[in-house]
This record gives sequence, C-alpha cells and structure tokens, in this order.
Amino acid sequence: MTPPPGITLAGDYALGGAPLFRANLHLRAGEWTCLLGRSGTGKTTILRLLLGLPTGGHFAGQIAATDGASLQNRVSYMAQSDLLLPWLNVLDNVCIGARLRGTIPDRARAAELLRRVGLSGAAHHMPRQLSGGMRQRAALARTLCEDRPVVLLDEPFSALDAGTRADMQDLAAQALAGRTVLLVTHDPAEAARLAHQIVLLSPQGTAVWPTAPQSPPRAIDAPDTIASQSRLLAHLRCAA
Ligand SMILES: Nc1ncnc2c1ncn2[C@@H]1O[C@H](COP(=O)(O)OP(=O)(O)OP(=O)(O)O)[C@@H](O)[C@H]1O
Repeated sequence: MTPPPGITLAGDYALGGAPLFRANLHLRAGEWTCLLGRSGTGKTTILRLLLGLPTGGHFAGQIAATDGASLQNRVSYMAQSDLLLPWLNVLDNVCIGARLRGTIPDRARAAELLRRVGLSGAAHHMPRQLSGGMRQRAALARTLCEDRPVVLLDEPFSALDAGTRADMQDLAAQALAGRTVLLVTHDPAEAARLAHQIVLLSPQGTAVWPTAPQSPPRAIDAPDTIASQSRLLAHLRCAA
C-alpha cells in the first residue's frame, strides 16, 4: 500500500444552477475525518466528487492529494446501500474487488475479515438471506478487504444495533488505522469516538468542530467523549 495522502476539496457545488454548498475540506493524511450535516446538504455528493463519480450537479473548484498523484485506484468506498451482488455469496462479494481487477482473490483474508465482522457462519449464504445489519457488516468486510490508503465511508454503521455498532466502530478504527478516512455520519456519538477531525457541512460552508483531546478511538464512556458528543448534538439541534 502506498502512503496515505492528505486530500483537499475546495470549491463551489451547484445543483440545477442553484448553489448547494461551498466546501473547504482538508482530509489530513492518515487520519479520520468525520463529516456531519443535515440531510441533503451534500455529504454523499462530496464522497462522489472525491471518487470522480457523476453527481448530477456541477463542481467548480479543485480536488487534490498532497502527494500530487491521482486518487484513482487508491480509494475504497462503502456506499449507503450495501451494493452486494445478489448472485454471489457473501465470501465472493467480499472478494469482488480482486475479481473485477482480474487478480486472484485472497480468500483467506476475506474469510478472516468475515470472522471479525461476526459473519463466519454466513460466508456461503446469499445476500438475500442476510438481515440489513448483516448486509452492512458484509459490505464493511468488502471495504476493508480492498486495503486502500484512502477510505470513504457513507453511514457504514447506521443499520447496526448499538452493541454491534460499537464493535464495528472499534474494528474499523483498528483495521483502518493510519489511512486517510472520510466517514459521513449522522451520529454525534460516532464522530466523538472516531474522529481526529470533525467537519460540519451546511449551506454556509464547511466548518471544523473541536474534538476531545484524546486520540481516537475514544472510550464511549470517557467524560471528554460524552461532553464532546453532547456539545455536538446541541449544536446540530440548534442548526436544524
Ligand atoms: N444524481 C443526482 N442528480 C440530481 N440531484 C442529486 C443527485 N444525487 C443527489 N442529488 C441531490 O443533491 C443534494 C445532496 O444530496 P446528498 O446525497 O449529497 O446529500 P446528503 O447530505 O448526503 O444527504 P443524506 O444525509 O440524506 O444522505 C440533494 O438535494 C439530492 O436530492
């Protein structure tokens, strides 16, 4: 894996000719940035711009990695929908990246990731046999299997029960340590736990929000984590 770069996305985005947001976002190299904002402000759009995917609108600005190299083939993405292929079993879905590239999948690594997300017993099940939370865990395993220096996650833990969510947050924090991660979330507790940097997106622009002093992942019940989460929630409620 090449060293994870920092990434800057700065510019104006318009939809149907109307401005949607102005972004000045810097993802620090090897750190987790959590992006929060009201529904429809453009968080997923920012992920799609970073991926070079169509968005339906127009972006005038620049997207650049700090090492000057293209982001192509350096990014893995977990979308809001799990995008599991219905005709492949769970293990083959986790290996799909290698299959699409025409390389030999590392099935042992995929099986180990399935074990870590608690899906060993479902490796040979078809996606239709899984619950929503199980599908989300399978999609997380697929994302982790890609082993890319930059990882974009769009509400990856939203379908999980509270206990599994905390476990998957720990797993992702450990598995993606040292990578440049952008996590879109609506959950202030998740951001307070996982972020090196919290960024809020609104029609007025992007704003950096303070994090607790400890390095992530922070203990759920640490007073600083709870205080950080409460302040963020209060702010988001006021901004709503
Ligand atoms: N392909 C598209 N074509 C046209 N408009 C789109 C397209 N995709 C998204 N939009 C619009 O762009 C705006 C921003 O959408 P986006 O999904 O980025 O918001 P979001 O902040 O991620 O929302 P949420 O929190 O609900 O997921 C919305 O008004 C949405 O309807």
